[in-house]
Amino acid sequence: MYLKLGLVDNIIASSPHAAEQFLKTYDQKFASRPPHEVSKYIMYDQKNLSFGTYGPYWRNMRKLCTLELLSTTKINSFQSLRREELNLLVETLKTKSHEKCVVDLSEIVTRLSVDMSCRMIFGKKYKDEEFDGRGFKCVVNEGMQLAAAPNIGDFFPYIGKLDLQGLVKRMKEISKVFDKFLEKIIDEHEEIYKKGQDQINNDFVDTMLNIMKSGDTEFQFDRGHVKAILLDMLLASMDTSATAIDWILSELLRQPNILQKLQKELEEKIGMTRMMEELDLNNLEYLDMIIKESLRLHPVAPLLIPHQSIEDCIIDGYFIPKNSRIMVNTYAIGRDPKVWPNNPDEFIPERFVGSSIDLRGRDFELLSFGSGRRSCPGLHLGLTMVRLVVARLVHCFDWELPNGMLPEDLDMGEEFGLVTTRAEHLMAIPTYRLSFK
Ligand code: HEM
Repeated sequence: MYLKLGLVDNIIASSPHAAEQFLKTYDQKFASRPPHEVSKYIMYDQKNLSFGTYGPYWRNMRKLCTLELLSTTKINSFQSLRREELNLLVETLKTKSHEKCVVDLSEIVTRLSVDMSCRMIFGKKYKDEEFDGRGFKCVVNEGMQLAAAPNIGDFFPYIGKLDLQGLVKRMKEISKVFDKFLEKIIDEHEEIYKKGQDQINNDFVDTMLNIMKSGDTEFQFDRGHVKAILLDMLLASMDTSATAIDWILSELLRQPNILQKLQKELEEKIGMTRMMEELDLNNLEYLDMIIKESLRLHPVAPLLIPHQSIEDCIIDGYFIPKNSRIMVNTYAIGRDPKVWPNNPDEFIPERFVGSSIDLRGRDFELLSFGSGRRSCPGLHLGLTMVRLVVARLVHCFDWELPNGMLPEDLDMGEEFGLVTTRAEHLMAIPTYRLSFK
């Protein structure tokens, strides 16, 4: 589909074939990101990875992040902190279970994701008030809404300065909040350095500061770059994983038979006398099918992040001018009956039995993490967090909806944004089910 919005040509790819053309066959021609006011103001003039324009700076930064921050070794080195955070959560939920309390699962999962992400990126957890009076989630939501809001300035650059929608004013305000927080964190890390090497955590801030101080990079890498990447990592990690988990749990609560089948898999592979751990994830095939199925129906970033064409080109006989904005509609692809003939709107994890389709971006009918050069470099971390949290919550607890609500009555409304979340929070009552105390 083609749409001219203001001065910008917009192309929306809504079939696996079209997605493959843009993300694989002609990947390099569509590997840039459009200019974006949000990333100009909030992301230090597009110095971050997610919105960085294609070129040597983005390539170097992507290599650096992939090798230094998001490698399997680095992600595995944070295994114990994920375990600690999950153990704390299970203890809290056990108390709620004894009291038969209704818990706000959406809120709990977001908090867990914020805590895990902060510990990994910044080395410690931060209370909401240490960030800003409004709290993490609220400020991040504001950032995400601004990122998704159609901004006249992006389509008519010459009237952008007038800020007719007041978006730039909001962006400037929020950028000050993020900047103050990041400055504080970097200062705290610099203080720790002065105390000696043995105090260093090896969190993402340490890694980035080491690289900055070494002067080994072939490109300019100063405090502004460090802040842009730290913020990118925080935003990319906390909201995506929490949203994916929220949708998976919602689908499981809507289909108790599938929840029970997953619990049976966990009982058979792990038993009821110990907690499941990250190592167990390798053996949980039904869990993997549930995750694929939920990401098919509820892609976290339904239009990916917009791509931009670097030069004029012709795709399938259609002329696509330089600087066109490309959106890949993974939401439409995921529900297309031509692509998914067996009841595409229904949650049926069994559709993946015997199927080789996976989430790594090789299968254009399931593009939850994108594909090609701009695909998600945090896939391993994201999937680890999602699988771990879902498996733990379902292994340790039975879940029922509050006030006698029937599963089919659970509201599944969406709130559209760059990341598309549940419109209503997911509320449920946990009952602890392991023999392990
Ligand atoms: C379930 C969790 C996650 C999902 C579903 C997800 C999904 C995505 C998607 C769809 C894109 C856009 C791909 C494109 O535009 O073609 C993306 C990009 C990105 N993701 Fe993720 N992501 C997740 C977790 C993470 C985590 C944990 C991190 C890092 C801490 C991360 C870092 C990034 C970055 C930096 C980009 C931009 C890459 C670039 O433009 O070169 N993501 N992700």
